[in-house]
Amino acid sequence: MDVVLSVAGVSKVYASGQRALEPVNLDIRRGEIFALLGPNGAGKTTLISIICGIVTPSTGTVTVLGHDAQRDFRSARRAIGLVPQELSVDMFETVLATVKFSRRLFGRAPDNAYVEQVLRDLSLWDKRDAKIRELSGGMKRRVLIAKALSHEPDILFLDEPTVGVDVALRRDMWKLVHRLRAKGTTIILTTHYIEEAEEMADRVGVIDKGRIILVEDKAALMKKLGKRRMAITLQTPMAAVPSALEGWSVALDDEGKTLVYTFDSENEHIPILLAKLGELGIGYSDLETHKSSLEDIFVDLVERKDAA
Ligand SMILES: Nc1ncnc2c1ncn2[C@@H]1O[C@H](COP(=O)(O)OP(=O)(O)OP(=O)(O)O)[C@@H](O)[C@H]1O
Repeated sequence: MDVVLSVAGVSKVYASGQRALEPVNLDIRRGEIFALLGPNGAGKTTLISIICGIVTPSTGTVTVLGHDAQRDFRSARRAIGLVPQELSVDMFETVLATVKFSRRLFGRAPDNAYVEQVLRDLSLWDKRDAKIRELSGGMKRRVLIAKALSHEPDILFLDEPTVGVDVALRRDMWKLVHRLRAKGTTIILTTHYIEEAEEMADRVGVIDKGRIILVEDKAALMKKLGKRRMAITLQTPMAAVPSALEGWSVALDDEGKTLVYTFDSENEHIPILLAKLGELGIGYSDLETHKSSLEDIFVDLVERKDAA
């Protein structure tokens, strides 16, 4: 496994006494899209800020492409592009100058062709001579992304990338993320939108109250924890589940009008259950299956942890 970023034993207690992160261990693989998923205040921004050298950890170390993020700050930081949540640009500067300046800050030689490509990819090329303050909110967000990419980072952090973003920008952003990944860029995004992680990520880390409670390949996570449910609308409501269906994970819902069958991702038992209903003379008028989303899994995980 080619690790580009390693977080080892990183914790944070702010000066106010607020514990934002319990010791976190996390390795990020080259070229993956990793989603750090967690509710408000879970510690996502704190973790990213520590990785980017903006916040000092209370304990632990961060290694970026072999560089210690504190001792060798400049080299580590050069490998990272950060798209922050909040606007951090000079409003009176033009788009082109902002992006070129950002590239220079990281000690990169000028490369007009590269900068042009980045601006074109973000549909900003036509706006290159506009001052930032003249742009719409969505366009300003695009400038932040262009700025983060200006120095050709190996790792791109997107902190809550789609908060307050319209559908068009969201779509452009995801296209760009996939293109960057195809070129070998590693992408880490934080989000509390589960659909975002479900749509985009190769791997998902769930963080809650400063603790990483799970890190898993998305597909494996959905397979392992995903549940499916089939709602069978009965022709005649039932008062109780027939004893012949004992051992089946079924329950009545909707005042006995619906029989709900819950099963794991495999579904080979459905025909057997339906045949059984036929044998018992239980008629039905509709069948509907539902697959749990990452959201269901997430809520389940956090609730389970809270209950423990
Ligand atoms: N500079 C700070 N000083 C003191 N406490 C802070 C500071 N920054 C964050 N915190 C606290 O640390 C905890 C984690 O905050 P953090 O911003 O990392 O969470 P988050 O997961 O990014 O949340 P959100 O989704 O709301 O951005 C919160 O309780 C927050 O109030």
